[in-house]
Amino acid sequence: MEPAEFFTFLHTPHSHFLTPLTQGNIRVFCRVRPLLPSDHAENLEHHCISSIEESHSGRESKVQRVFPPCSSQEVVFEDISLIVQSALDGYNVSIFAYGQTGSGKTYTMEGPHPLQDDTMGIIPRAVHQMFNSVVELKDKGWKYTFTASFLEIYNETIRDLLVDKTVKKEHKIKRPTSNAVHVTNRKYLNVETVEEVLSLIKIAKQNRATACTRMNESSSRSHSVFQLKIEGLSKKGNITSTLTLIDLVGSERIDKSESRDRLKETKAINCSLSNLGGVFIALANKDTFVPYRNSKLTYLLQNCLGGNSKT
Ligand SMILES: Nc1ncnc2c1ncn2[C@@H]1O[C@H](COP(=O)(O)OP(=O)(O)OP(=O)(O)O)[C@@H](O)[C@H]1O
Repeated sequence: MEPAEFFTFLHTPHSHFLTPLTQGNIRVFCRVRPLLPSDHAENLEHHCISSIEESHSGRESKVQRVFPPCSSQEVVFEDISLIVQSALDGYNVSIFAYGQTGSGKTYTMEGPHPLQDDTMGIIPRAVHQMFNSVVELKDKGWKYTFTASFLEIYNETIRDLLVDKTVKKEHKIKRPTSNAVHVTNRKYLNVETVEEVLSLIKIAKQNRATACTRMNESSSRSHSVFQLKIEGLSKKGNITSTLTLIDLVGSERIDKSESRDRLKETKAINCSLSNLGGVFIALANKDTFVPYRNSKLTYLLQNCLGGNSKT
């Protein structure tokens, strides 16, 4: 048994749990978004990506590649397309977008709305690539089916983004067997075309919890988890895998002047991100115990990150 392959997209170089992640099956990329008018960057000379030697914290952050602000969505996707492809071979693949509020996670994962060919992000590109490959694999005797789901975890509560937000249903994570994670009342949809997936992204966007923050006018206040269950049948054998694309909630400093609800929200966000960091570190260190159950996100992804993943 080998651990699952997964990637972390990182937008800020000041991550505490980065360094150990650059070993093994975990790779980290850094994308720097362009400056926006709302950044009020009066003096552009003061904005640069500093190397380790110049970093005043002295903390080393190894990344596979840094994408500068001018990098297009296409260029960013090129580097991960091979990994996305390996999901069709039975590998569980997870891609995380991690970074400060407003650093461009949702832009990287989904792309600006309305979605367009040149600016669409990782989720639509990944699906596009998969559906194209399946046509070629059909000639080699493979038949694939894809089932999509889209969840969010807000304040440690799971919501189904494919169901109207006025519908209140309780979702619990269950593990009927060691290699199955089941979310009660989760909506699964068979998808066959890219257009179907695009419409799911649109529905999910409308249902996701957002708020206006200091750093982002429309800030996502939850983790969003898009999962594509892949089943391939052929005379040579069958494969089952999951492609998981996660747009993490933005990391933020606690501002004591915030309202009680917002403070509670920020604390839950920081706690959840720190638990995710704990899991990454345990996996990178190949610890015998990985604290998956410390948060809903890691419990939900247990089989995609380690455990019985076919990698
Ligand atoms: N590479 C980019 N090119 C152009 N605009 C970008 C880029 N990345 C992000 N932006 C813009 O920056 C703003 C913030 O981006 P986005 O909402 O994706 O950030 P986020 O990290 O998901 O924030 P949050 O954690 O608050 O949800 C948006 O207006 C988005 O369109």
